[in-house]
Amino acid sequence: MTGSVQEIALVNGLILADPRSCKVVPHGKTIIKGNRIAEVNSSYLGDEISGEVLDCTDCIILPGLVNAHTHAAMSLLRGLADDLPLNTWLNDYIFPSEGQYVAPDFVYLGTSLSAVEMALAGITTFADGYFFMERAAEAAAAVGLRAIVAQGILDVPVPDNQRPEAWPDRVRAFFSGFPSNDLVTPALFCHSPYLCSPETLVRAKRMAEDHNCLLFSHIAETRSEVEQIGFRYNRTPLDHVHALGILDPNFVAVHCVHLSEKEVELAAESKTGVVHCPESNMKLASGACPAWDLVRHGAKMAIGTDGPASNNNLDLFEEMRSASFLSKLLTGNPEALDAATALRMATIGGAEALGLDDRIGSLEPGKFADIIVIDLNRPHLMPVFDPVSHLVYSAKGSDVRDVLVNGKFVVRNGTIMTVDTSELYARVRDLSNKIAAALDAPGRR
Ligand SMILES: CSC[C@H]1O[C@@H](n2cnc3c(O)ncnc32)[C@H](O)[C@@H]1O
Ligand SMILES: [Zn+2]
Repeated sequence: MTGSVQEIALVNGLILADPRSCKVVPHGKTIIKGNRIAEVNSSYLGDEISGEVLDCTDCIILPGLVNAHTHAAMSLLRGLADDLPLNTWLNDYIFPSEGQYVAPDFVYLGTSLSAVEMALAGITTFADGYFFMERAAEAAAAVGLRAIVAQGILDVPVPDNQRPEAWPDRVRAFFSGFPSNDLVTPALFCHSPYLCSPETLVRAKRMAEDHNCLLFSHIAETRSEVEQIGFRYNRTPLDHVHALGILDPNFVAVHCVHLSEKEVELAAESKTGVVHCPESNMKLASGACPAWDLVRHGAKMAIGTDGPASNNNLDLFEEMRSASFLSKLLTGNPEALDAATALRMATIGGAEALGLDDRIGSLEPGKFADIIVIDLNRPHLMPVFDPVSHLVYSAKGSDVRDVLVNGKFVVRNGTIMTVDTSELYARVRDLSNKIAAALDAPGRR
C-alpha cells in the first residue's frame, strides 16, 4: 500500500494489453493503483514491488471482455422455451411469461445471477436492456461489474409500464431514480422498429440526447422484420431508423442480420455501434450477420450474447469462436473474421460501440483496471504457440482464473468475491420452483 491507494501488481504472465495490435509481452508486469492501470508491459525481473503481488505464471493477462448486448434478468427464463423461431418464442412464450413474472425483485435476482455468470467467465462490462432497470443497476453494482443499463421502451404494455403511451413518464422516473455509482450508466432501449413507432423512436432519441446517453434497438434480426418494415414504411430496418435521423455514434444497432449492401455502408459511415450476437441468431435460426463485411467496411463492431433465454449461456469466449466460425461458413472463406478480429470485437470493439473506449477495452496507463487472467494449465490450452488463437478458438469462460473490475477483485482463483452465491442460488431455485409449478398448472400450455 502507498498511502491510502491500493496497489496490485500482476507479474510473470503473457500480457496482451492492446487487442488492436494483439502484441503479447511475456514476463511483464502490470501495475494497478486504486481503480486505474498505472503501468503495463514493463519488464519484471523479480524486482521488489509495493502492495499486493498476483503471480500469473502460465496465464494470459488481458482486458476484461465486453458483452455489448444482453437481457440479464432473463436468466430466470432460461430453458423455458427452446427450438423456436424468434416470433413464436417471443409472442407465445417470453412476452406472456414476462407479463406474469417480471417485477423489480425478479430483475434484481435474474441480473445478479447473470452478473455472477458473466464475471466468472471474464466479462467485466455488459450492456443490458430490460425492464425495472434501476434494479438491474443495483444488481450489477453489487456483483461489481461495469454496466450500461438501458430501460426498455415498447409501444405495447410491458411489465413496468401498462400504458404504452406513458413510456416517457417511465423513462423520466428511471433517470430521476437512477442510483449514482461509478460502475453503472443509464441508457434507453427501443425494442425494435416493429414494436416502436417512428414517433416513439424519434422521441426516445431526443430523450437519450437530453440525458447524453446511448439508445439501443434490435435491428434487422429476422427476414420477417425486414418484410414488415418494408410493408409499413417501404424501407429496410436500418435505413428506416437512418431516415428518422437516429443513426450516429450514440446509437447501438443489435443483430443487423439482414442488411443490404447499402445498409452495411450506412452502419460504417454513421459510426453506429453494431452488436453481432451469433449464437442467439443461430439458435433462433434468424440468420447470419454479415459481420466480416461490416468489419471490412470499418463498422464499429462488438459482440453480444443476447439474453440467456435465447443463447442459453453468457460465455463471450464461445461467442467469439462462433462469430469467427459463422463468418467463415457464411463467406466460404477460412480467413474471414480471424481470431484477432474476434478478440478485438469482444474487447476494444465493444468499448468503442458503447462509447467507453477512453476508459476500458485495453490495458493502458490511465484506463480503468478491468483485467482478466486466463489459466493456461488446462489440457485444451496446451501447447501455446499463439495466445490469441487460444483465447478465441480453444478457451472457455471456465478458464478464467481472476477478474478485476475498477481495480477490485470480483473473481479470485475462480471464486466470486463480492456476493454470497449460495444465498443467491437458493433464491433462484426458490423462484424457479414457483415458476415451474405455475407452468405445470393445468391449462398453462
Ligand atoms: C427492451 S428489450 C427487452 C425485451 O426484448 C425481448 N427480447 C429478448 N431477446 C430478444 C431478441 O433476440 N429479439 C427481440 N426481442 C428480444 C425481451 O424478452 C424483452 O421483452
Ligand atoms: Zn436482445
